[in-house]
Amino acid sequence: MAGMEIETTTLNIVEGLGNNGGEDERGICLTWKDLWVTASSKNGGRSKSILQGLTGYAKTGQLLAIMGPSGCGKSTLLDTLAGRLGSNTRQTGEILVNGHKQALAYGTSAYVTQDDTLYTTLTVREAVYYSAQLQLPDSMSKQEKKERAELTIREMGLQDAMNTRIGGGWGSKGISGGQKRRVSICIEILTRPRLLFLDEPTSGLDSAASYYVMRAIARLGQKDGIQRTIIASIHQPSSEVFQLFHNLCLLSSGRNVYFGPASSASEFFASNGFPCPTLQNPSDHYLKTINKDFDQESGWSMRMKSKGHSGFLSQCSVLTKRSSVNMCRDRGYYWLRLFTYIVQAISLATVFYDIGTSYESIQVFERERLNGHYGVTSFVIGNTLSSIPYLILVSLIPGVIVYYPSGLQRSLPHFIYFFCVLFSCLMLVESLMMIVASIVPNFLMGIITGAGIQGIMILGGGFFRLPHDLPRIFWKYPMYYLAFHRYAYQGLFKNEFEGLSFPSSPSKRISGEVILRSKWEVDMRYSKWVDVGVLVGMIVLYRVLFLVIIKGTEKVKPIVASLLSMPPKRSMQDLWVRASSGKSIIQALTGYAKPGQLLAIMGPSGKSTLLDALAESLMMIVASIVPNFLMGIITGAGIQGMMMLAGGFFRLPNDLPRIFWKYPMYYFAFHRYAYQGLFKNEFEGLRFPNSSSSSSKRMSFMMSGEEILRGKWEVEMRYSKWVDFGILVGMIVLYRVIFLVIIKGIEKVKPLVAHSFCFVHPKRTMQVMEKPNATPLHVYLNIK
Ligand SMILES: Nc1ncnc2c1ncn2[C@@H]1O[C@H](COP(=O)(O)OP(=O)(O)OP(=O)(O)O)[C@@H](O)[C@H]1O
Repeated sequence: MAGMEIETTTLNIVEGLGNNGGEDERGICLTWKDLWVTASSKNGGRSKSILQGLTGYAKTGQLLAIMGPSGCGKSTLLDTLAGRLGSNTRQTGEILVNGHKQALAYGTSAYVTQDDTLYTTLTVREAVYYSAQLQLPDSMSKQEKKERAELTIREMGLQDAMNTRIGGGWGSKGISGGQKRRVSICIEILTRPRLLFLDEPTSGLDSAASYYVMRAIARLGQKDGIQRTIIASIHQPSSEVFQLFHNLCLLSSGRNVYFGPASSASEFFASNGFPCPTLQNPSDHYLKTINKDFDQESGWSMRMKSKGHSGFLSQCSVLTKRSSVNMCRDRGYYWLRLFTYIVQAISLATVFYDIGTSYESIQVFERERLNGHYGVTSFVIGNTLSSIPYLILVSLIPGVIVYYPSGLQRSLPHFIYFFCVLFSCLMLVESLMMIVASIVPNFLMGIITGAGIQGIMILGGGFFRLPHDLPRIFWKYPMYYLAFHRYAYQGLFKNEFEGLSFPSSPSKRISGEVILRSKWEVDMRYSKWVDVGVLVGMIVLYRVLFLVIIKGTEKVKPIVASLLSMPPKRSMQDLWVRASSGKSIIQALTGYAKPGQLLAIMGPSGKSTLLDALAESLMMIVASIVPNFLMGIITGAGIQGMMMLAGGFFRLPNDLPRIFWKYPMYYFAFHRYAYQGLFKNEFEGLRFPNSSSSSSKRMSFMMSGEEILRGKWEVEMRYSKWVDFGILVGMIVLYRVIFLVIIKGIEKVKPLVAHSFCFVHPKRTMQVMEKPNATPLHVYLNIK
């Protein structure tokens, strides 16, 4: 039925709301008139009208449902009425609260978003109770707040789940989706708001759960002598849910198709020649009638998918192309990495001046693979080929930046070797992360596991402890041989030292090879090209391992499931639930960021060490600025990397270049205070033999720990280790205050930016008129 026309129709569907706009002492009546919302396009092109001349009302104690096909503007209407429009949009028209132009006072309205940003580790009771403590005024006693929390939980029918953890985090099931929606609603209605906005409260729920959630919402309209006005956008309600609506606002392409009592919609459609067939869900009929998205298709007859697959080679080619497009367009995939590597390369090049890794693709892959779209082998080949150009770029540009200024061997063959090692290492890190991603259940765990494995490999690579000093069990055998870092270090050392000689005393010179063998314990039995060869072999091995794991998991899963006589897990993609990560904590915080609640994050971090707390505070600041989780981690790691370089450990404080690195970075980097505090803690009060003296004189050449700290490590000894500790604590406070200021700043600046945006009102393409001196709603429709 899509694509039909509804003739120009006059709707006179308004119940008289009186001149005061329906003022009600006990509740809120919201009316809106000729509401237009336009969004500016990013590249300065024409702005797009999302809502076009909407007029309507929401009455006290009633439930208004906003319905319409996907993308018709339901959420935008809800956001407009709630005053939450994004900064690139502009609205015109009138919104009246009880007949007056006024802003909604704090606590009068609440907005339940589509996402349930809840702390998964808390029980339902805890989540609601903590929120009650945060939101309810101090004039209420703790007991009253607790009672309010419990009452609200009961109101939403959650009494049986009160002591169940919300769950849904790392492998814990917790309460159902419908119950989560109700917990989110509970949290928002604790303050007893008289106006409640709900954006698709039933999204993702089955019809029974949708009914119970909507029934609980509808009952809130008149409960405990409070009259609430409820406005909810909803996708596809069942007939039972539809019967709960008092009024219906039916939108199509941002325009009102119908506004009025839900019970009269059927008559309206029938009178326009589209009667609802008996036994059909009315909302299905309305949506089908007004949906224009599928006009092009000949009467819903979509062509069936062909049963055969595309061939292996075309799969590889398509996957390579698609992966390349994705990598190119996703700012966080390689471009941000390239940027941070460039920053780090510049940092390394300046600090050491002249001193002589994809996860999302795996998630998409898991879904498509389980749907049988293509083979694992083609995915691995496609991914490998498409990543090569980007990794070349990511290793080449930062490579050049760091290589030449730091005064390494300047010949081109040496640089090419340096680049080969860098490229292989990036490829290996990416391959390792793919293996990790195929095993661990979510993104955050993946990053932590991947970083942990790499940390162990770095320690076992023979750089931090020389190969002969590594403990034999585990670290030497097998880690030293498994860690790709070993081959990278040794190859690079050979590249740099081989063929050169260095002065060992005024009269003697010593060859680079001897230094490598005796000082760095480098394996000199094979050439540096063998090291690169091993790295390349490892890349192939890692990718094959990934392939085997995915294929193995596919085979083993059903066997294990049948052995355990359980139905097989639905899919790996189910495991890829949104990580209950630092970032989502920030979202939860900003999700219901009210002034009192924001202060809550100032409390103790719950982490055991001071440095964790500092790193966490830093990540909170980063998370409040950058737009997504991956970018957050990369940016945070980049900033920390720079701080570590400037902390006086990798280069001694007096050797740091004065501009930027010494002033101000050395003073800003919390790592400096951590290093120095720990050094003082270890060395102060002890005496050490001076190793340069002969054994007979050793006693007379004892050095104090303080002397070593001052002379060798250039540690600032004018104040105690406790001052270092105090500075670290002060920095935690400072970081958290900065986070607070940023969040508050963003809240304040956003609406200002939105209002001062200069828009041109788009040409009105539709005839929207108001009858003079008539009741508030007369909508003339002309939908083509
Ligand atoms: N800030 C914005 N800038 C640009 N376009 C926007 C903006 N907000 C919404 N839109 C566009 O306006 C249209 C309506 O979006 P909206 O989210 O309101 O639809 P919806 O009916 O809620 O859709 P769904 O049911 O699929 O969630 C969409 O085409 C969307 O892309």
